[in-house]
Amino acid sequence: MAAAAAAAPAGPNLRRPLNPVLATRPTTSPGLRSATKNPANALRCKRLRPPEPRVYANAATKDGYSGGGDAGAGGVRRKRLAVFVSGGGSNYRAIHEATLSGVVRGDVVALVTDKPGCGGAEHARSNGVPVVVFPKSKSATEGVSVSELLNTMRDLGVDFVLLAGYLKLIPAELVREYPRSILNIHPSLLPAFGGKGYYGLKVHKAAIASGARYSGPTVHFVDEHYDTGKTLAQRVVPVLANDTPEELAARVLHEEHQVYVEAVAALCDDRIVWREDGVPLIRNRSNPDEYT
Ligand SMILES: Nc1nc2c(c(=O)[nH]1)N[C@@H](CN(C=O)c1ccc(C(=O)N[C@@H](CCC(=O)O)C(=O)O)cc1)CN2
Ligand SMILES: NCC(=O)N[C@@H]1O[C@H](COP(=O)([O-])[O-])[C@@H](O)[C@H]1O
Repeated sequence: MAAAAAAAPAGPNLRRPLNPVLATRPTTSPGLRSATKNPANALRCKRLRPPEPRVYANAATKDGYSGGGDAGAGGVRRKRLAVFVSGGGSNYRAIHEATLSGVVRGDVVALVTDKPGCGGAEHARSNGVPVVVFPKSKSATEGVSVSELLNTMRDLGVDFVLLAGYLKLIPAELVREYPRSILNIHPSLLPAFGGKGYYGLKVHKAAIASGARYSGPTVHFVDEHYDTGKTLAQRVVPVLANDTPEELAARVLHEEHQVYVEAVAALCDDRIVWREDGVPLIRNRSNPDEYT
């Protein structure tokens, strides 16, 4: 980790000067320096990681940048994403579509699932995305171990891990391998209605039963425990008096697709900054003085 002088910069309209701590991957690109008003104010966290990943022709140009030699915004290298799903995969599909449209400057290079027959896995196969089964299930023969999963992700040069309806606990080995680089989307306003046992409709049933008037999705960084990582983004929706869990789920899911794509776009653009109290913020794409 390369530390830099951390004088609080002027500018961002916050109750106290923001002392951005830019957590990013090793890069030779000069562009990251342009991502902060004053590089002296950004502490770059460089992961100790294996050599730079091999770049595949379909994912980027030979130097790993998006577009024909165009390095993209501020010279940021195009990122390589592994998405973990267990079900239908609508969040995964929203992210995948955003990589194709250019909203997300990255490529999905692996789909990881504990349910090889799920909708997300089917979509990946039909779009040429390699599917990895993890963890091994007791019954089926297919599946990889934690170490095999890590080796596969290293070989693919995965930069970021995105959980999207994945229903198993991510092992501590993977969390340690990808510090500040794993996101999850949860269908409630964490810390409410999160943790072991809170997934799918169970979350919405609990929200309704509690009398909560609002709910909504949370995008958060992943640590060793369920839903306790740092919150990065949230959206709010009303809980209506006569809502069924299914109706609330649909309202929240609509917002999930938007807030997750925005968060992943920021991650790939290296626009996540860490406030000095450890809270991650998203720097606005068009106004670098604005954080949410
Ligand atoms: N290390 C982490 N792993 C995972 C996290 C996380 O924050 N840290 N998030 C979950 C996703 N999730 C909520 O957003 C979540 C998923 C599943 C469960 C749960 O209770 N699962 C059951 C098993 C369910 C099944 O196999 O069908 C259980 O563990 O008993 C809670 C929260 C993904 N991983
Ligand atoms: N606690 C984890 C959890 O409940 N995740 C939720 O599972 C659904 C997956 O939908 P998708 O497969 O259509 O993206 C989403 O609503 C996601 O928030």
